[in-house]
Amino acid sequence: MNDHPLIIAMDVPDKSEADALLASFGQTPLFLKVGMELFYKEGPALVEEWKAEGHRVFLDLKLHDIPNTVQRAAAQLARLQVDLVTVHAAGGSRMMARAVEGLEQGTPFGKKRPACIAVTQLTSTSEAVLNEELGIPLSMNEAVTAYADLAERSGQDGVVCAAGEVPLIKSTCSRSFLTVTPGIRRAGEEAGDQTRVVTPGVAAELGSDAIVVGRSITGAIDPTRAYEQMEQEWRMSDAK
Ligand SMILES: O=c1ccn([C@@H]2O[C@H](COP(=O)(O)O)[C@@H](O)[C@H]2O)c(=O)[nH]1
Repeated sequence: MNDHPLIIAMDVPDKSEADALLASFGQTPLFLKVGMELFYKEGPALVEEWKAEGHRVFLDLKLHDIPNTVQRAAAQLARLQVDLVTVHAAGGSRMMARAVEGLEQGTPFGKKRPACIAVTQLTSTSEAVLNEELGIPLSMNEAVTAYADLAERSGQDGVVCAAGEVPLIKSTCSRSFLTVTPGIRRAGEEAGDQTRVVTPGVAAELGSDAIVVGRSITGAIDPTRAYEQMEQEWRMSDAK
């Protein structure tokens, strides 16, 4: 993840839409995020196909269950040879540690295990929801930093957070601890269901290791142009 990728969230209903979108980007290997919508429809075959074509795959299933179940599920994901997977930090330290154990068990001999990153607080969650609905009586910065610290102590390779929280996490956790940031929008664009959003340029200035962009690209009239523009903004402001 040293190359600071822009990861495209392929939030489309099926393989035919995903393939059409991919075809518009040309032949370059990309970093593609497969989330629940596409995975529940197409299953492992699509992931294997994209890996065989040379794409990197972020399989974003946000595991959150008892430690034994998460460990066994993580082993299955590692068998797919994906690059990045997610768990919810709210599952606790034992669950997160067992996720990494499962990934190690499932990784084929001689291959690199998928990186495991923990969702701190969803970028759709506001501080009001954190306090009033989730019952966490902390500021968003405090909650996200506490989860990131727990995730690092539980053997995670990094976290999912909003870009605004990256400087705090980098000062609390080790510098190499990954920060992967969704909640990315172009200037003036609707945030939709996201509440903690920034532009690609601001995410770069704040030190994000990778940005995740979905609807700004997949919902654009010209997805290729949207991808290229956002990638350029992300690279140009790259202060790392
Ligand atoms: O906290 C989180 C964790 C994951 N996501 C995922 O990222 C993309 C963002 O999509 P946009 O269309 O760019 O809003 C989506 O697949 C989410 O599942 C997140 O947004 N926040």
